[in-house]
Amino acid sequence: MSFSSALPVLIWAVSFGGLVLVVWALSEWALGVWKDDIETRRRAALFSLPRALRLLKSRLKAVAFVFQGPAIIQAAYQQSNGAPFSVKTPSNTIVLISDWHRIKEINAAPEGTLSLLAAAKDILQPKHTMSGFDWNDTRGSDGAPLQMTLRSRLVGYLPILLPEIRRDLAAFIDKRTGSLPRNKLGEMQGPIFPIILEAVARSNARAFFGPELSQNQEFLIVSIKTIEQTLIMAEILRMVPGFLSPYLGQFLSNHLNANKIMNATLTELVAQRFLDRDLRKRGQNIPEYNDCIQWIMDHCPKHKPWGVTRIVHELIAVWFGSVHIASTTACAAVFDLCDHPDLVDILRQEIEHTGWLEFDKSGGQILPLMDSFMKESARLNPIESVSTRRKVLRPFHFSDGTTVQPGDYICSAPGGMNRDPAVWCEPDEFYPFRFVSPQAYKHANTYMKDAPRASAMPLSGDRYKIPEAGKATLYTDISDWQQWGTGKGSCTGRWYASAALKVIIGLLVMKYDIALVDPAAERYFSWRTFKYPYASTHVTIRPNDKFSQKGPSDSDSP
Ligand code: HEM
Repeated sequence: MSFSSALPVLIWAVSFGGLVLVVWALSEWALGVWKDDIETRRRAALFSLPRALRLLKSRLKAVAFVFQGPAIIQAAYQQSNGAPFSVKTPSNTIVLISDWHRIKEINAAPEGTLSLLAAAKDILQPKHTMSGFDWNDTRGSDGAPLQMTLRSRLVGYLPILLPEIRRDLAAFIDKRTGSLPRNKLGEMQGPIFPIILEAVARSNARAFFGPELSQNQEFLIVSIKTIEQTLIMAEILRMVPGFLSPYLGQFLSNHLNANKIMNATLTELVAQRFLDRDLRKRGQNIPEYNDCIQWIMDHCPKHKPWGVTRIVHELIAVWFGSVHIASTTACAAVFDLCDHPDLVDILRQEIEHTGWLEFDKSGGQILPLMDSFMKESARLNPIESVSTRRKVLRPFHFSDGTTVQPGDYICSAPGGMNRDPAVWCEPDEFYPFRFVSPQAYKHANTYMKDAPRASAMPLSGDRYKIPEAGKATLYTDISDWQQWGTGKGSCTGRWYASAALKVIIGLLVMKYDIALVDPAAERYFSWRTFKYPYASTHVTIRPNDKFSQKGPSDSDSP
């Protein structure tokens, strides 16, 4: 069951929740009317009905947030004139800010006051959805092994990992597209999001758990299901009173059991790694592994080692966060390429000119045109309409006196910030090379001019200009946008994510011309703060003539 196919169940659950709220609000009013003497009842009827209706309206608005979160946030942002604003959700209030000064204040707050992990815990309900994982609201230095693994070891290993991932994904994409039905013209036609989702899952599985599991189709299917089922279970659990959660959680996880299977498979693997380590210490010739499991084990403090369960839980949590957001972000970028097919030719030229070998050597951090395009795509179309999400654990006061109460969330509003005309020139326009440095742009122009294909020389076109000087930044930069969150809580996987997305988009670009079957069709639906691509959006896929006639060359081969 995919998230979009589970939508009717969730809509039913939320509608049922809405109905409960209506009944509750009316009963509040009726009780107020009947509990006193006649005169008091008459007055109560007059005064409490509007109050009950107001309450009801505000509750219904909160329920509407589940289906229209991004639009509600955007509308409130537009009325806020840059000041903090709030939106109601069924369970709490989100206070949103959209200026860098307040973002710095959030970053400076202690974790015991504003907590990223507590917000994630609310959203994912890991105790019930992730085999009993009950992480602390404050991580402190205890999180260092994971931070070191993602920030340092994984990034350092990218030059070796990327060619391996690319070879695997090239074969995988061929196989998946090859099995799509053909239209009357003989072109392949089918949904693109599931292919991207599986590609991201394979890549992440290789990086996190090693080559064996990343090739294990059964494991991959169950691990993708884990994400969908976690979302569904967490949604349902958030709608019931806390005392019911353990029973309902137990019931749900018995029926939606992908997490249990993923957990069991990983537990076996990690336990084996511990045995291997012991054998290695005793002098046996067992090779070191190169994946996140191994690196976490290497970085665990001797005085407080992580056991098998902790490593498995932490990796499943990162799996959940990373596969989900990376695949939806990549899909949005592919939709943008469908809207701008001439851009595909430019990106091909860049990959051919640079060569995958150089790309690998740089750990996936080059291809400046592609980098800028991905950033512009995500700027205009952020998949998450909030960032820097923190749960308030103790009353928090901004320096201007704005106070946020425990239980509520503080977040930034990237959707509005990314289109602020005070910051961005022509903020609503798509300029794919907005973030390219003048040097890289000049260089690209030289080789584009030499390119044999006329269609590969449009950098001079208006669409491909740099609209404003001085805005050159990388996709992974956190200084000018909120894509990766803030400061000490910011995404530790962003260098890997940037490289892996370039590989996936690069392979699609080199191999195919992709077009939306119905460019006017709705592409996304929203759920709370998130936008999801419809899994059913169909594309037409034609092999890129040049690539297939010439065959892979040194520079463009996977
Ligand atoms: C396009 C893909 C991705 C996007 C847009 C993204 C975005 C984010 C955001 C917004 C946060 C929260 C930061 C904050 O609130 O300040 C975050 C946290 C995090 N991300 Fe990513 N992420 C992506 C991919 C990944 C990948 C592939 C990994 C792992 C390899 C990863 C690992 C993490 C971790 C571990 C955290 C928590 C950091 C902490 O607890 O300190 N992310 N990410």
